[in-house]
Amino acid sequence: MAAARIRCHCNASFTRSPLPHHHRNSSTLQFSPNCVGFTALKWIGDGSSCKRMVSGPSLKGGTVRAAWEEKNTDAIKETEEEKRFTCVMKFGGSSVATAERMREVADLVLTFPEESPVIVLSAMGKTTNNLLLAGEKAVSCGVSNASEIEELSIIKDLHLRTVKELEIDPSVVSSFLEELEQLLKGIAMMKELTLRTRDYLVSFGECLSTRIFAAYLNKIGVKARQYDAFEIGFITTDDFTNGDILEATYPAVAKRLYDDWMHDPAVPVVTGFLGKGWKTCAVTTLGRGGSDLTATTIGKALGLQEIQVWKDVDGVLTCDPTIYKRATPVPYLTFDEAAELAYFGAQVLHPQSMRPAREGGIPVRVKNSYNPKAPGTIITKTRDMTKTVLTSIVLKRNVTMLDIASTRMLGQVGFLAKVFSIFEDLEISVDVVATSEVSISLTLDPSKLWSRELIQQELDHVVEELEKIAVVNLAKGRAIISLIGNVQHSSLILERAFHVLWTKGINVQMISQGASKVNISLIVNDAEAEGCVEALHKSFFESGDLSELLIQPIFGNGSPVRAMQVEN
Ligand SMILES: Nc1ncnc2c1ncn2[C@@H]1O[C@H](COP(=O)(O)OP(=O)(O)O)[C@@H](O)[C@H]1O
Ligand SMILES: N[C@@H](CC(=O)OP(=O)(O)O)C(=O)O
Repeated sequence: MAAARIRCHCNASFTRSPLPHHHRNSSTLQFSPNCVGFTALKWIGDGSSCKRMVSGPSLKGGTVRAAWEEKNTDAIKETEEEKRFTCVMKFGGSSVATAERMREVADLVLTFPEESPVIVLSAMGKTTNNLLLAGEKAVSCGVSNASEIEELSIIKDLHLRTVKELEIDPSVVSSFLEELEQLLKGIAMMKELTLRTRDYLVSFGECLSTRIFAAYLNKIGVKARQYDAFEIGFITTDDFTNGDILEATYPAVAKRLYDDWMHDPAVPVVTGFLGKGWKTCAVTTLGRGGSDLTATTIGKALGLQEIQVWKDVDGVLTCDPTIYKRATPVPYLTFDEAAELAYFGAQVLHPQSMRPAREGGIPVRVKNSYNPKAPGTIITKTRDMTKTVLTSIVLKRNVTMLDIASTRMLGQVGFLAKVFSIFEDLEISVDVVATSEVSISLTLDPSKLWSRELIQQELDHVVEELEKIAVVNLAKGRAIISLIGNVQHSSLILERAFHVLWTKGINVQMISQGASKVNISLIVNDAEAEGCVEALHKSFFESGDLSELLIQPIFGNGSPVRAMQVEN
């Protein structure tokens, strides 16, 4: 039994000892809190039958009895043949920013010999931003100046220096860099940068990073094969800059990766962020930070045991560390919490990336490539939320708020429908909504396109349309503070939050608890928002364990009592 490697669905599994440290013996396993089970990585046994250990029934005190899953050896061979890959490992731009970082990432991949990973990479460092800036400059700089665009030089220098330092053949990148320069000249000639061209332009970032990394793996003796996602079945809608993955992607990607492996096994190195429009057949992108979504899509397509996203932080934190540096890692999250957190502005995860993982029931682990020993965050379908009050505080800045009051009297039928159809027609998404009988307050998503703000023209148009049916008040410069946690304890969360904000003299302009069971959103002035996050963080995460304030049933007379009073 000692030979069986076990992947527990909790952070302790990252100790890669044959039996994780919290296992008491081979048949009864002591789990850390929140662990949701385990699966042995390998089948053991020979002859006609094989078995592997999986979670059995829960016992008292965080103990789970191990059960054996048994199969006929031939059946195992077939499934193992198909399941060549165990996990997907996605490395973001910060993880592969330089040659040195690429080396470290390769070492990191090699430290998990029991894994058979699919690698997904983002563009190196700030390459995507530089490509976008270069494209914008090309529009107005004139053809003869296109080669001199500063960001083009930065991109060329970075990639040529990287291949040199990794001692791989420069031809891996040179033809791409020439093509990039030609493209910028073309944009300069046309004096326009359409969304379609923009996507093609930024695709160079991931096409370059993956070619370099695959070449480096081959150089150090790890057989690897580079893939452009748009060539292996990543089919998206034709919404350039914001493509949605279509269902056809899953079987296509699985077939291509398995078929290639069967013919000639090699570690796949896939471009993150990119796809192919189903009608146009042109390169599309999945929205900023879209490589996370590439990784979870591959995880679901191949039915992998785990999806790992490697970042430059110790997992998902209690708030954005660039806003407040005393943020600490959140060890466990559910897909719902992670999705809400990402949607409401935590840059650490792509807003859509949890969907494939949730659908495939595949745990997502967020790890730090600069600090691999840190346990990181594990995101699963469910977790024990009984003691969870608040998990993380998220800030979305630069938000526009609209107060819309019907010009008709009470009870006008179809008012809300009319308001929302205007937003639908103008393709503007709404974040937070609060309604009364005759009025509605809402915030507009500031990141409609490429993280740029909604432009004034669009806002004027929205107001013009709404004023046909309502009195409209538009307020810019607002921020959404989202309190991600257990909404079942909303009274405790709100009591705390409002006490903190009241002490700071801040009035909340709108509040929404909404249908989500994990998010309460507060709208405040943008200028005050960072101070609010800091004060809320201090109160929720740095002044004792809030779960002690939860209403606890007292056994004896059976009546629930408050364990402690909330301090003022
Ligand atoms: N709640 C949060 N937890 C962790 N990081 C966060 C959070 N909110 C925002 N961030 C930011 O997200 C960054 C990591 O995401 P990202 O830049 O997309 O990484 P990568 O490019 O490596 O994929 C962090 O450096 C941090 O500044
Ligand atoms: N390179 C793309 C896609 C991506 O996912 O990047 P990162 O993993 O570095 O956030 C971007 O910058 O948006």
